[in-house]
Amino acid sequence: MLEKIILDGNLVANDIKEGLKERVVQLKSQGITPCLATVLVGNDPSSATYVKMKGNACARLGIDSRRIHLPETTTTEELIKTINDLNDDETVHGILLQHPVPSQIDERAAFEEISLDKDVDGVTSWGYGQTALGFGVYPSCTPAAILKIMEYYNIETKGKHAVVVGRSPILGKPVSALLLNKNATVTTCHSYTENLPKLVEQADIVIAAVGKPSFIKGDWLKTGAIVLDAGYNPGNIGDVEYESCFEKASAITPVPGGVGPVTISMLLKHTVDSAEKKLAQFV
Ligand SMILES: Nc1nc2c(c(=O)[nH]1)N[C@@H](CN(C=O)c1ccc(C(=O)N[C@@H](CCC(=O)O)C(=O)O)cc1)CN2
Repeated sequence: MLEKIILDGNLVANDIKEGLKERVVQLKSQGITPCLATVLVGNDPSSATYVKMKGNACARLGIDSRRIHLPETTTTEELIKTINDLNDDETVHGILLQHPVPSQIDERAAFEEISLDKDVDGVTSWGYGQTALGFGVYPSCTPAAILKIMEYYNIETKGKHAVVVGRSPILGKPVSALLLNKNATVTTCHSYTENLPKLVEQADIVIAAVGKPSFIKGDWLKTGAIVLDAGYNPGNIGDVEYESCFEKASAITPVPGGVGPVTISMLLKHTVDSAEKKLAQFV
């Protein structure tokens, strides 16, 4: 029988957080407490949960978090003003604007206002461009999490065919770029892609980033494929049909307990990285 590995995101997330503890202590001993500002706009319950999870994760590591909750009726201008205030605040090292925002807001315009040095969530076009070119800035956290899981489990990317299903600005596009930089051959699929199952069937590595529950089926997969599910649909349902994909895959992330927890750990890591860069400016 084919050996199966369940790629345990909690294990990877804890490993990252363990590595951050001493760095936070060191920063604090030098007078800097890393601080993440989270901006939540409106009343989406899932977004509120994710922001709360991020704040709690910060607290457990001794990282400060400043939680800003703006009303559902917030305008683009008001949101941009909030972001600019956080850009100017010397005590804030990272800014996270929770996606999605209410429809009257130009989300892209708001993301673009985040200073590059505080873009720990990798949402600006500068951050994306630098990630794509392989420079050392903060990639978006879910793409970074996917790469981190592969690194933790020694999954080879060089020369492998990775099929990314989805092309969103903070997930499908940057994860495609990161995999390309790791010498994978990358096919990025989207809603106009023809014969998606046939493309997925060619993949050594499948990245599910489509935002549709249980969308990718086991009978699309090549036997032994590695599957990373970045879906976070209501009810904690991933983008892959877990049971049928588990049967065909050699390694797979579950939902919950896969990519999600690592996403949050990468956000903490980027915030600590940013605080350390800030400290380095003074010494
Ligand atoms: N600005 C951003 N917005 C959004 C991002 C992002 O990276 N930046 N990602 C997603 C949602 N997300 C973080 O914001 C996120 C979703 C799910 C999880 C997670 O750990 N889920 C758990 C289960 C959660 C539960 O028990 O309720 C899991 O998979 O085990 C983390 C982060 C959209 N917006």
